[in-house]
Amino acid sequence: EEWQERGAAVTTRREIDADGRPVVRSIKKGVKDFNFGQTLGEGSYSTVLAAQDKITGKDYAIKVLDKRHIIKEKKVKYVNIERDTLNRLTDHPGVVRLYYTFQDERSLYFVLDLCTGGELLGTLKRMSTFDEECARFYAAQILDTIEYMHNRGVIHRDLKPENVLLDENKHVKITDFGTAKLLAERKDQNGYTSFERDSSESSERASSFVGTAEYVSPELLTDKNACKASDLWAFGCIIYQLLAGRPPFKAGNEYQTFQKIVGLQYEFPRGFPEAAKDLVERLLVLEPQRRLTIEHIKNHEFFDGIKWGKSLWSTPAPKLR
Ligand SMILES: Nc1ncnc2c1ncn2[C@@H]1O[C@H](COP(=O)(O)OP(=O)(O)OP(=O)(O)O)[C@@H](O)[C@H]1O
Ligand SMILES: O=C(O)C[C@H](Cc1nc2cc(Cl)cc(Cl)c2[nH]1)c1ccc(Cl)cc1
Repeated sequence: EEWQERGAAVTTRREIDADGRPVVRSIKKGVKDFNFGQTLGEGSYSTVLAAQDKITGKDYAIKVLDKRHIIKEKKVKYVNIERDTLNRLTDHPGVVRLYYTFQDERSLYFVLDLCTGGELLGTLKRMSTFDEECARFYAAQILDTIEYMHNRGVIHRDLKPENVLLDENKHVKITDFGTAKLLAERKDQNGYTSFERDSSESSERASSFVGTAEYVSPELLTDKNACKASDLWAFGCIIYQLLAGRPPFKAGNEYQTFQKIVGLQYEFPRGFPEAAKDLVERLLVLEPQRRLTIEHIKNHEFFDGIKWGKSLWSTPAPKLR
């Protein structure tokens, strides 16, 4: 059977019944369909457990949230944004896939891809810095995934190495979409889907959300509005960090970090590769509209040798020395 028409809560499956007739069955999974295993990690409002589907034997990561805690901490909006965003991003290898959501009297459950390779941040810390080949490979997979998100009308708004998980092949799986901005979906008269113009053009009301200090873009600090180019600012910070071993803007406290960002106060360590330096300088630009676009980034000298598209996801990850 193939999975189709991924509804918000219910997944349907096509089967052939006893008399050989095709039938569509809807499936609502529940806690009882899984064997739960070890705890993979804890968030502020969540616990992530390894789990196995009792029938198919497939392994998943299940993110469990306590309802009372979610309501008390006023996070209901974020949980539903995470679900709606993941339901819009279902066919790209670089996004953690959401298979099911369900709830019981106490908890909410996200059934997700199991990423056994941990966080990119952890790998980077162990290696202190990546060599150029590794940095290029991981930056390329992250950029390919950002392009997919933006084409589906999603702005992540909190991209950082902690939110880049790795699967069993050490390939990128971007996660943590609870703070994403979902651009309104529109269908034209021929049924084609498009998304509202990027929020940097629309006079969207200021959002209260601000990402993680070291990666937040200047426009988010000055006029409170994130746009697609805000993800490319964070992308510039990530490339810098992969090669330098630390983010470009880091100070004693958040306020001082924000000062460095709006003042564009950062410098490159000695030996920072030239092509990467040129690319980072064209991404860490205060004016969002003047940052390189994804098309130009893909053609930048730093990515010479990268074959974009499907082959990017079938080539083995370079050895993390
Ligand atoms: N799909 C997954 N596979 C494997 N590990 C995961 C997966 N999703 C999350 N984790 C790990 O579980 C931990 C908790 O993740 P979760 O997304 O619930 O919270 P968080 O976003 O890390 O924390 P916070 O909510 O405070 O931002 C993290 O350390 C993360 O690396
Ligand atoms: O089944 C669905 O997909 C829809 C529900 C919607 C939903 N029901 C909720 C109940 C509570 Cl108490 C809190 C939140 Cl955030 C809630 N969100 C749901 C269930 C689980 C998850 Cl992880 C997200 C949304």
